[in-house]
Amino acid sequence: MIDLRGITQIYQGPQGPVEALRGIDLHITPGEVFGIIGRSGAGKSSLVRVINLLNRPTKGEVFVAGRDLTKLNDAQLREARRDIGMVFQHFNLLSSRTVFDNAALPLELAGMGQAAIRERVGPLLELVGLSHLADRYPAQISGGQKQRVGIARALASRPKVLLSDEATSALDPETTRSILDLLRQVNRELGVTVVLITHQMQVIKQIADRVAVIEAGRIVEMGPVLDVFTRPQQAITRSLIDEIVPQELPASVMDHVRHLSAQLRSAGQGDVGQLLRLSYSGERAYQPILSRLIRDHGLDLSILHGQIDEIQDQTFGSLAVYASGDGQRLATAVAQLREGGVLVEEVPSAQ
Ligand SMILES: Nc1ncnc2c1ncn2[C@@H]1O[C@H](COP(=O)(O)OP(=O)(O)OP(=O)(O)O)[C@@H](O)[C@H]1O
Repeated sequence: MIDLRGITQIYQGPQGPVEALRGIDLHITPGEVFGIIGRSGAGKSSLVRVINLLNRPTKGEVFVAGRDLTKLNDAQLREARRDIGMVFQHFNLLSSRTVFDNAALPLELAGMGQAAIRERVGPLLELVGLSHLADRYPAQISGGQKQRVGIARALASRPKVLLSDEATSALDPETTRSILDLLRQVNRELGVTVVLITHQMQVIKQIADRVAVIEAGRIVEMGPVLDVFTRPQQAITRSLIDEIVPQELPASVMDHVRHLSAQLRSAGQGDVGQLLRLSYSGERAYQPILSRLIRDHGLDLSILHGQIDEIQDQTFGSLAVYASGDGQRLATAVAQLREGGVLVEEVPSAQ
């Protein structure tokens, strides 16, 4: 649906050129919800604005629904942009127009007649849950409701793609959840491909199928959300995920580990101890992995830290355990866990 090839974006800033995007290649398939995440200044807004050519890239090609937008003249581009709706962080509603008239604006601009507009906008307001507020003005509705108007307006021209530029950043967590649910519904019921940029992993976790992590104008990591959450490769990704799955164990846990290994040494029986972080997802989340370690390998286990969560309909969990026992049996147990698809990290603990 969207193909970005070799995109470079250079701005002429007051202190010289700023390279905001440095060779982005990205392929987004029809019907997916694709998240783009990064810290402030990473290039997210620049990237999303390239997709509808609000920003013309310095270099590269932008294919949307099979057409290279960079090759179109102004009239063709206006036409092609009807395939691409956009919602904004600050809603961008016209204060002098009602909810209905704001949603209808793109259709009026395209020259559609009043009767056809009513036929199109009525169901859209129904979809976003605002039929009862059609005659209100933006000043008379809440932030979440304003964003619903923004979504209705973006859908008015029946786009194939919906771009969401930090659409929930100005909203509280509960309203954020309801707006993301609405975007998911739009994606599923209308088949619209959704591209959302955000700085919050919580947003990615709730609705994205795949995610790209952007840093200093480059995509540094990309994949299905569950994979990226359970096996983050880059430091930036780990730090973004940290708000949901803490990447470092709390100091109190590490103190406890030192205490356990001191106990083991003073027992003097030749047993070894190892702090393990286990990450698992899907069906594996329900397997009795700990009782197997105890039963099959005769290990002692102390559970130190853990959480279980859900990404869309998939469960994933992470557990920190201190395993102790015979060194050879511990090594076999770790190998067996890995063979079973559990991600095992052997965490060094200062003695
Ligand atoms: N019009 C412009 N002129 C010059 N530099 C710009 C312009 N727009 C953006 N930049 C610079 O390009 C880089 C990327 O900016 P961009 O707005 O795309 O990042 P972002 O990830 O969306 O950040 P934020 O989350 O803070 O909005 C930044 O260094 C920014 O200062």
